Amino acid sequence: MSLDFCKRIPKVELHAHLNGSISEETIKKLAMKKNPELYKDWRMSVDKGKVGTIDNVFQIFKLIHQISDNTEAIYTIAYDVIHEFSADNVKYLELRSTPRDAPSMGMTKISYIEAILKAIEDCHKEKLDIVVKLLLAIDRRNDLSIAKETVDLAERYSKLSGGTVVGVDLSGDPSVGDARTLVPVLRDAKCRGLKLALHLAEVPAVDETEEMLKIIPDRIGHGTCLHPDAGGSQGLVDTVLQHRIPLVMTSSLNCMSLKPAMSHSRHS
Ligand SMILES: CNc1ncnc2c1ncn2[C@@H]1O[C@H](COP(=O)(O)O)[C@@H](O)[C@H]1O
Repeated sequence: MSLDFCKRIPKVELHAHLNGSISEETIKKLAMKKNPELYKDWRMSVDKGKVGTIDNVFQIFKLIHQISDNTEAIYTIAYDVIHEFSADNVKYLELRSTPRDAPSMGMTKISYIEAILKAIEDCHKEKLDIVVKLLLAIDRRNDLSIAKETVDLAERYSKLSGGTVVGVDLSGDPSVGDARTLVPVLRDAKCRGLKLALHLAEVPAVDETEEMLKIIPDRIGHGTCLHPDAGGSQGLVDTVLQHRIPLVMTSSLNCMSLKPAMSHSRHS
């Protein structure tokens, strides 16, 4: 299958973290405005990441978040990302992003979300041939009150945006925190009619994953370590099959995440 063929066929993109989908061009453009050293640091981290592990990925996000610490940058990123996916012939795109504030830059979680929604709306007005939806992400290191705030925002903006915001994502460095503490908030989100996309079993975490699967999420992010051969269990595989929960994965990252899978042993 040629790259050209892959580009030409119409596609759906269901696993696009906004700050994980930025092209080099956009990073360069934003870093040059803010601090050109950030671009060089990003370039070095990406080159290192090519031979690294999943841990490098989270180092890269820390750098990107320094560049995307203001509402204008968030708008630019969302606008560029949508155009780039559209140019790759993606017809349905689900963006997910963790609302952040940066008081010194005048950015609030609300202005963050509204910047993304404005970019989606502007692309729609340009008649770009792509449908874009948004999930608001909870970082697994967040406490219950932050997670609840995100769910409240998702519900509010689901209504205000006329259905552009479709649900809630749970993501973040899988070697940090315990997602089980967030179960009550995620269950509540589901009761409020929000869709749930949960990153699960990116590293072996049988007990945590068992508990999270009881929520019966609409989608699982990665799930690389569900299988017993990768540190999971047959029970986890059976539950996913029984409820027909789709796995939404990124092939290159999944290869990376299998490397530390054998060394991480949380919650076991
Ligand atoms: C490698 N697999 C992964 N596993 C878990 N979480 C991931 C991820 N890749 C990305 N993120 C989550 O997405 C954020 C960046 O985009 P936003 O700032 O939200 O737009 C990261 O900080 C992390 O929380």
